[in-house]
Formats: sequence, C-alpha cells, structure tokens
Amino acid sequence: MTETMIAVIGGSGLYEIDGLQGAEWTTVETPWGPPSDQILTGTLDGIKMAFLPRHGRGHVHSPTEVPYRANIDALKRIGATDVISVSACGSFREEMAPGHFVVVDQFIDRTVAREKSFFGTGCVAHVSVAHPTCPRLGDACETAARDAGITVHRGGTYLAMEGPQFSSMAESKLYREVWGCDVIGMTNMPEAKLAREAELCYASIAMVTDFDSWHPEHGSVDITAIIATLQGNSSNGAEMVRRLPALLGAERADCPHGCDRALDYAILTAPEKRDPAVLAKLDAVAGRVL
Ligand SMILES: CSC[C@H]1O[C@H](OP(=O)(O)O)[C@H](O)[C@@H]1O
Ligand SMILES: Nc1ncnc2[nH]cnc12
Repeated sequence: MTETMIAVIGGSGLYEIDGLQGAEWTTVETPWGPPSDQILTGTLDGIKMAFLPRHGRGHVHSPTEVPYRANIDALKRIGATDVISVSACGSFREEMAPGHFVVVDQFIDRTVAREKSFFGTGCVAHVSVAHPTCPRLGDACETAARDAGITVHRGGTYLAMEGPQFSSMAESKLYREVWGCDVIGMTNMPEAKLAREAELCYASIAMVTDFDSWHPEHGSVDITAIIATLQGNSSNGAEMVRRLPALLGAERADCPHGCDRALDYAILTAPEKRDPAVLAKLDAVAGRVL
C-alpha cells in the first residue's frame, strides 16, 4: 500500500483551494525548469493534498507556455499519487450545458507547439495512452461532483487545441459533427500523456463554460461569457475537490488499471546505450524502473 496524495491541477478560474490544514506554498525545482507556480500543500480530512494553479496565480502562462513537464515532474517529485485536472471547456453537446461537469475519458490532441514527452534521445520510451484517464479516479470525481449537487456527465472526448485563439465555426463543426468530440479546451494535452509517462493516475474534469461556436442559438464563444460562468464553476470545482479525500482514502493499493505501472515494459533504449545525463533528469518520473 502507498500513502495517497491527491494533486489538483487548477485551470482557468481556479487558482487556490481553501480549507487545507497546514497549508503552505512550496517552491519545487525540477530538471525541466520551474513549474507554473509554487505548489500549495496540506491535508484535507487527514489526507495529503497538493494544489498547482496551471496558469500560475494571476494567470500568467498561456496554454502553449504552461510548463507541462515541470508541473507533472514536480507533482511526482513531492509524492503525488493521483492527479485531478480541473479545466474550463467549451461544449459540443446540447446536453452538456454551461455549469455542467464532464468526466473526460478520451482526448484528441491537436496541439502542435509543446514538448510532449519526458523521454527522447538517450532514453526512448513508448507508453500506451489508449485509455488516458484512470476510471478509479473518474468514479471518485463523478461521485464527489454528484454529492456536491453538480450535474455531471460520465465520459466524453476532449479536443485539445493549441489556442490561444478560440476555434473558427468551421473547426467547431468539424470537431463536433465529424470527429464526435464532446468538449474542447487548450490544456489537457500533453498533460495527460505526461501524467501517464510519470505513472500517475490522472482524471480530467471539464467544467463547461460555453457552447464554443457551433450552436445556432448561442453564437460564438466569447471570453466575457466564459468569465461570467467561471466563478460558479470554480466554486463547484472546489466543492468537488473537498469530497475527494473521503472517497479515495489515505492508503492506496496498486492502480487496478495499471496507471502506476505504465513504464514496466516501455523503455526501449538498451541499458548500455542510455545517456546518464538523460537518466538523471528522469529521476522522479521514471526512477522506479531505472
Ligand atoms: C478561460 S478561456 C480559455 C482557457 O481556459 C481553459 O484553461 P484550463 O484548461 O487551464 O482551465 C482553456 O484550456 C484555455 O486555456
Ligand atoms: N470554447 C472553448 N474553446 C477552447 N477552450 C476553452 N475554454 C473554455 N471554453 C473554451
């Protein structure tokens, strides 16, 4: 058994969480540079918690410039076992309305300008992201959100776009009608891929703020409408998070879906060909298998 540490990555509108006991902002250094901000650590119901604002307090990093590798490395380095991503998203479904939460389970990655792996020349690895989110964590988030009185949809495909501009109407219709996506945002990729490489269980909660630009009656997505919805979504997100420790418990067994063993057979580079400098950078992420 391993001691649970629940890490929450807070997206747009969620820059802090209240109610942690022994709350302290801590600076964490990583071989991939500084994370988005300091990490707030503490306990909730006796269970270790960490909170990292994805864009930094005051929203300083654009979706392209979020230091995704440093963020995931930093969470792994401080002992996080379970990562909950909480994000603002547009919706492609009439029934997934602003204010609703979606427990995302699939992604289409359309991002093009981001570092997407901890591995590369000197230590090559290929993990599976066929099922990029952890159903055990998804169950906990779904229950926590329902208990908090939030309308929650289980399962959805998240289109990760580069941004920072929103989609054109033609793109919006393509993602919805042809590709069958349910929600859209700018940040869950490569975050989810990196969490898998770091053997962290990862769940993504999409907090719907708008109907993007496909909806005949809602016009085009616009930031003022998003901001108006963000505040209520963020306090609901915090309510959901408050319920997670009681659902996940202080001790965790191995993940039944294997998230925490993703690197078991993933590294292809022969031991004698591995670059010691690259291995040194992988100490937190892949130390278990190196
Ligand atoms: C608030 S408008 C667009 C912005 O919001 C989302 O951020 P996050 O995923 O961190 O909640 C979206 O991905 C964009 O970055
Ligand atoms: N419509 C949208 N597209 C991309 N990211 C978003 N974040 C919130 N709404 C969004």
